[in-house]
Amino acid sequence: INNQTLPTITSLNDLIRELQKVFESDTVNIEYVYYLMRSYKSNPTDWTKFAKFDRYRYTRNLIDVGNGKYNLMVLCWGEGHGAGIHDHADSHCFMKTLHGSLQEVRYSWPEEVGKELNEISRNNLSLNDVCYINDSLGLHRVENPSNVETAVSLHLYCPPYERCQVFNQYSGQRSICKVTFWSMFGEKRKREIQDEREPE
Ligand SMILES: O=C(O)CCSS
Ligand SMILES: [Fe+2]
Repeated sequence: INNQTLPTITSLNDLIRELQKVFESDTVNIEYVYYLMRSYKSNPTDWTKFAKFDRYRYTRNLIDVGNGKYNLMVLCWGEGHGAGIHDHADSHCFMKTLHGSLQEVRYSWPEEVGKELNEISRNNLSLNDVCYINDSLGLHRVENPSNVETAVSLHLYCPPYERCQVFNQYSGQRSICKVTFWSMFGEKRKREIQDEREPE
């Protein structure tokens, strides 16, 4: 990417506009998407309207579907909330901290059934940090390590997916998990009565 054409991202709407442009073409430059996610500086005025918290677990709040090419969402983590070990359904995953901080622990894929997953790395995502993962890099779990502060993060999944696999750290056992949204486009969704299990 030659830097004279780099746009300056000054708001979440700018970021969404640039992402929609990038994803118009069939091949996506992951480096460039990473640059865009990095260059957005979190401004609560942009995302507070999407930031809905639940007392018991982190929430997923959809903000843009990139005409089918990606899902962009705001995740809200109460104190100590976390997403259990999961994969990313062969999609790209970008994650950016908008408030507070998150801890990510990466694991390699289970080699054999019944064996504990091996931890690969551990890192903290502080304000405006961006982390990228895809299945070839391994699995991860993400949590809000603070028990006094909430955390908010921006996630981009391309292509979008409805299900992923969740893993038991000690047995390597995996199961399919449907991911759902707490709210969409700022509107709280009527809670369907169904067993919604998400990576927790
Ligand atoms: O999408 C999810 O619920 C997992 C958040 S960590 S990428
Ligand atoms: Fe993830």
